[in-house]
Amino acid sequence: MNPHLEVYARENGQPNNLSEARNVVVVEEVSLWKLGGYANLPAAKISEMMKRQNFENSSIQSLFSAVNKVLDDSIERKNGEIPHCMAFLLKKVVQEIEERVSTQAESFRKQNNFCKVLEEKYQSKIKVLETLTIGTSEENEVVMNQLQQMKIEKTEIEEKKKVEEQDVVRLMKEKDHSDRQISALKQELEMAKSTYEKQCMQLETHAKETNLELEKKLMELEDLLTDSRNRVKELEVFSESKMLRWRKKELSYKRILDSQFRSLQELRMASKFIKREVLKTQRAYSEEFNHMGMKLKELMDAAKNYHTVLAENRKLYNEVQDLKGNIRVYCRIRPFLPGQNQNRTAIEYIGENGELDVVNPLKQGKDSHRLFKFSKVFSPAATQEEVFLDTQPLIRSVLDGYNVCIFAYGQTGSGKTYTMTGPNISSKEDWGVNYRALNDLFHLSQSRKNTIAYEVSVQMVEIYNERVRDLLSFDTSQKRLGIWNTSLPNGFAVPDASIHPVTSTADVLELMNIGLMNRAVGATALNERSSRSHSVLTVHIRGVDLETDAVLRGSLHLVDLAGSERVDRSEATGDRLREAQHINKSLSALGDVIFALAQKSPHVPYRNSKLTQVLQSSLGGQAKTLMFVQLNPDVESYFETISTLKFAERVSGVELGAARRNKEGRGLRELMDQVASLKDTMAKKDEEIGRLQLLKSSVNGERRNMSSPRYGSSSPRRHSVGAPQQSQTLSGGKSSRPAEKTISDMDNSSDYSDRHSEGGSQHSTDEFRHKEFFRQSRLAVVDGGPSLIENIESRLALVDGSQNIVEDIELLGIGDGDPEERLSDISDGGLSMGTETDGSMNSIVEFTLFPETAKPPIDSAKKPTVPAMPAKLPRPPQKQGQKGSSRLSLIKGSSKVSSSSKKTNVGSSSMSRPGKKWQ
Ligand SMILES: Nc1ncnc2c1ncn2[C@@H]1O[C@H](COP(=O)(O)OP(=O)(O)OP(=O)(O)O)[C@@H](O)[C@H]1O
Repeated sequence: MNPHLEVYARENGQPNNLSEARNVVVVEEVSLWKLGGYANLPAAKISEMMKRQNFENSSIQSLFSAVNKVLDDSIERKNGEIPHCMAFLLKKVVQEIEERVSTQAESFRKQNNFCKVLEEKYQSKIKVLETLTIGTSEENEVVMNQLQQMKIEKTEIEEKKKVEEQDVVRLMKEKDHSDRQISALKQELEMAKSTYEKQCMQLETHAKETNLELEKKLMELEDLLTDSRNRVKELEVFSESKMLRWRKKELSYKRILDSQFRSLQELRMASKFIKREVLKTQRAYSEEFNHMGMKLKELMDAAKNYHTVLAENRKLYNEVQDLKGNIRVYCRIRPFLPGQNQNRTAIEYIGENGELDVVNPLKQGKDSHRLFKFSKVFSPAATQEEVFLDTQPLIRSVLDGYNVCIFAYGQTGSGKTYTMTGPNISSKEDWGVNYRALNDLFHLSQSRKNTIAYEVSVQMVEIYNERVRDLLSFDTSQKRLGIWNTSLPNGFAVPDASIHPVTSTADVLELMNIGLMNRAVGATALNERSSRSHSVLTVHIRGVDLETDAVLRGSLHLVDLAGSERVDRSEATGDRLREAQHINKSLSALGDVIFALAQKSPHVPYRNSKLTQVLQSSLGGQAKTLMFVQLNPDVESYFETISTLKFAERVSGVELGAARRNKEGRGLRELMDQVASLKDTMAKKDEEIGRLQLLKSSVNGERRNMSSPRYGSSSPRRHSVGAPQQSQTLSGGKSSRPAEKTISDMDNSSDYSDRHSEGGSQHSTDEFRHKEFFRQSRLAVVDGGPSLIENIESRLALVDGSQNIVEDIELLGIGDGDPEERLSDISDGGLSMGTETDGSMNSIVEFTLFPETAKPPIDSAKKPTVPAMPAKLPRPPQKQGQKGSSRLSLIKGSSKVSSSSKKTNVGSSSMSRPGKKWQ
């Protein structure tokens, strides 16, 4: 709002409307003029007044008076001088007045015209009205209404005019507002301008600085360029010198190539020369070849002596083995198992030469250590192959006719089965001694087949709770598998379903695995798969020397003993406890036997357990024995370790006699054949005697000569055993108590058997007695008088060394039972088709081996006239000098005497030789 208007409004209260206020201001300004106040108005004020068009709303009268006033004023005060701007204002006012006058004149004219038109209109209307007045009064009313209407329209026009005035005021306000905006914009423009100038200044400064920097950089680049140029020059010089060098080299290579080309030509010439030489040499070679052929012929002649040399070699090899000792003890320490504390070991030191230092965890200082010495100690790192390599020579000597026994001893869980069998047969590396030994023997026998024809038979038994149980047996000559049974002619009982052809080593190993799986195992606190039985794998070898026809026999016992255990540690109860008791009992019996052997005791208690019976031949005879002592390295097993090592020490102290080779000469074999046919004849005679005796007893109605039921037997084969009491009675005619006599005989026989197995110093005297006994027994055998005996004796005299022959005959079972075959006897006795023995010794075979424990026959009533007798004859009471008379008395006896005597020997030999089945 115009400030004047505002002031006016403030001082005089609110005006009715703006136009009124504006008029007031204009009047005020005009009145200022009248007062002469405008004479001194500044030009700005005047131009503002002109701009504002303040005259528009002033009345013409007031404008005139204002003009007059100004003029009067200027005339009075300034001598008629009017400032230029005032004059301009006055001019403007005059123009305004003129315009208004003309406008008013115009509007007057228009109004006049309008009025004239209206007048005419009204005149016409009046006329109409007059005419109408003449008409009805109603028409008058219409006219009156129209008049009224016109008045209203007039009022409306006036109101419109007012509104327009208000619009003028509003437009003026808007104009003010626009002016203010224009000035604000101008200010902004000014500010923008100054900012722009400042920025221009800044940019200029920056541009100057950048310029300076660029100049500096340019300088630096110029320096670099100069450096590079210098370097390029240097490189050019260097490359030129190199070029020169390469050229020189090229020349020298050319020279070398030339010289090599020359050498090549020389070589070509040389090769031609060599070719000629080769042809010459070829000619010389063919001549030499012919010469060699002649030499080869000579060699072939010499090769005939090869067998002799080979035999000598084997002899020497075995002599070396003998020198090493026939009983060897190898100690093997198993590694810690997963979960065991590796830091707590009782093994302090393992020496290279078999020393072993064991430390007691409960003691301190020197006392805590204990040293042992064995043939060899294998550390936990030793592989199955390393262990076998040290065992192999011993095993191989079986093929040369030696008896070998290898057994593993140690507390439960110490690795016996690992060493003997191995943890996993599918991997060759894991194979234990058993598999490797069999494999080796088969391969070796194959490689020697051009010189020696071998037959191999394998038997596997286990001793479980003092019972001997067949696991498996097979024979390469029969090429089949079966269960060993002496009641059959070839020794095998072969149920149809179990016939397996044995064609290769692999078959054999597979079958062996079946046998091992049959073994009794159980879980104990110390071993998840603890072997609860002693397993004995026996390999019998029979080899015929193709050159000399000599027969070699060897046997190998591989024994995996059940683990010794402290029942409190293994936490065994029930069946396990019973097993443990049997195991411990048999192992302590083994200890007793070994101790007796070590002490060279006259009595060796082999009979205290099945185990020692089985191993009798290997421990006390002429076998080579190797014991693996297995140790568990942890501290908790210290006491078991010490007792195991002490046991091993005792074993290593045992001296066996020199190992003896089982070899039959050609002559000897013939003898054996004769003996075999003799046995058959004797068996027939036995049957005849039995029949006669039956007849006799039925005729006389008395049952004289009936045997004591204690010595009977139910086995037909075993019936062929002779009756010593009868033969004694008949020959000597002395005994009225045959049964008692028999018992005492059996006791003697038993003593003899024990002494015989002592070996060492006792051996020679026993041997002599044995020989005498054998001779006398043999005399009793012969049915037809001395002729056959003499025949045999005369043949014996022909064979080199009667002592050896006697031994050989013993081995064949004519005299004392073949110790190596007793294992078969034990396992066979009372067993058929895999059934078990009860260990009660009532089988005839056991009776044969251990006569003092013989029991009555199972069904004596059925066989009343066949008295049982011990297989081993009692040692004759006669002295050496009495030999002739004894012999004479036997020969001179009646035919019955001869028959019964013959029976005796037949029984003895037949029972002690089940191993003859491969002959
Ligand atoms: N040299 C070894 N290397 C690795 N592991 C071994 C070795 N010796 C034994 N073992 C492991 O120790 C554990 C017991 O071994 P093993 O069954 O052969 O003992 P054992 O003396 O035959 O026991 P038991 O008398 O109770 O039958 C098995 O798990 C076996 O694999």
